[in-house]
Amino acid sequence: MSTLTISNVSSDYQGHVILNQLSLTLQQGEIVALLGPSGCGKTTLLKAIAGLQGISQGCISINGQALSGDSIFVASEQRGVGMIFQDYALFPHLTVGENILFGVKGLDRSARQTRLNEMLELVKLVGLSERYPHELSGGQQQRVSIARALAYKPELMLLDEPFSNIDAQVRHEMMLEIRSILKQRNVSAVFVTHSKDEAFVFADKLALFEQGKIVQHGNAETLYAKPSSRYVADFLGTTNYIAVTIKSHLQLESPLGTLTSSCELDQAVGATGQLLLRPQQMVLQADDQGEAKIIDRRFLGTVCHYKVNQNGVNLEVSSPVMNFTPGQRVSLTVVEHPLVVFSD
Ligand SMILES: Nc1ncnc2c1ncn2[C@@H]1O[C@H](COP(=O)(O)OP(=O)(O)OP(=O)(O)O)[C@@H](O)[C@H]1O
Repeated sequence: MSTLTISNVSSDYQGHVILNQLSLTLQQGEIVALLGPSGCGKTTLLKAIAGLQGISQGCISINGQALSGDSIFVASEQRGVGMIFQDYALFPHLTVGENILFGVKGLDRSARQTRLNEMLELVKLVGLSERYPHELSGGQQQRVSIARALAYKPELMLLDEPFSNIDAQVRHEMMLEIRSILKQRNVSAVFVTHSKDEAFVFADKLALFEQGKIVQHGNAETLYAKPSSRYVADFLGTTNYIAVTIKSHLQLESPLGTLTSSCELDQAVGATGQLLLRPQQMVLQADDQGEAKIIDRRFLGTVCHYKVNQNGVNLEVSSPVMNFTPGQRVSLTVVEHPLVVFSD
């Protein structure tokens, strides 16, 4: 059974539609990232799941129990949902231990202590339970907020941009750490972010939002390699598009010559469209007779990004070769892969 089922959910603020007939399911132990630009409705959906925002249509259930829907509204604290916010939202006047046990009810003194010890160990804060939040680093405070959210054993964890205030140096490590805690306890999670890089690291699946709707949902590889639209392709990384005409079920004609796909193309022979090429799907080689010319160069550490022109088409190409210079002639070849074409 899926942990979370969102069916056909709509929500609005004063008649202004924010979530528009949106559906999503989450399996037990799965982490999904709600990804999308600012204002597309990610936080609104998270609040609707948490019971902090009403819905005007559809149904939200956890483990088969309807929580928001037709004449049903289960209060936030009865949903079995843990939340971790961007700003940690710790109580400054309570110690680490008191913060962690804040939502834990119905346990006797010794069971509370056992739960606290278990949580401190899990988030690697043993020995710090008497400290106050202001005596901890940002990363440690975030771990307290995770321990607090996990302490009452939620069915589902909701995380709203929890890493945006964490230093870039420790962010990656922190994401892996929290991910492993969730996985260790088989807790399902919904994670809101506008960063594809965070979504790639933290989540099992991505749900990409566009104006209150999920436009594509699946694992990161599928969304990256087989985006359903240019919007999805652009959101997940640098893109180039070139005008093409389909020649056969595996070949197309382009300003870069005839290109062959390693998978059948969706379009009919004779159709026109835009071919998606990622920067790393092309290879550059020094060639005085080459048809392509280097226009610009950006050093990115392990690779260089070049702006290249061939037959009037500008392309962004990534290369491990660092020493091409603007004005230099090169040959450009497209690495064989399943070509993605968006119909005109
Ligand atoms: N309390 C509110 N009253 C009215 N409109 C609101 C309210 N909260 C959010 N909105 C509007 O709802 C839309 C979606 O907001 P939401 O916070 O869900 O977006 P988001 O995708 O999480 O954005 P961000 O990444 O910037 O947090 C926005 O247009 C926002 O202005």
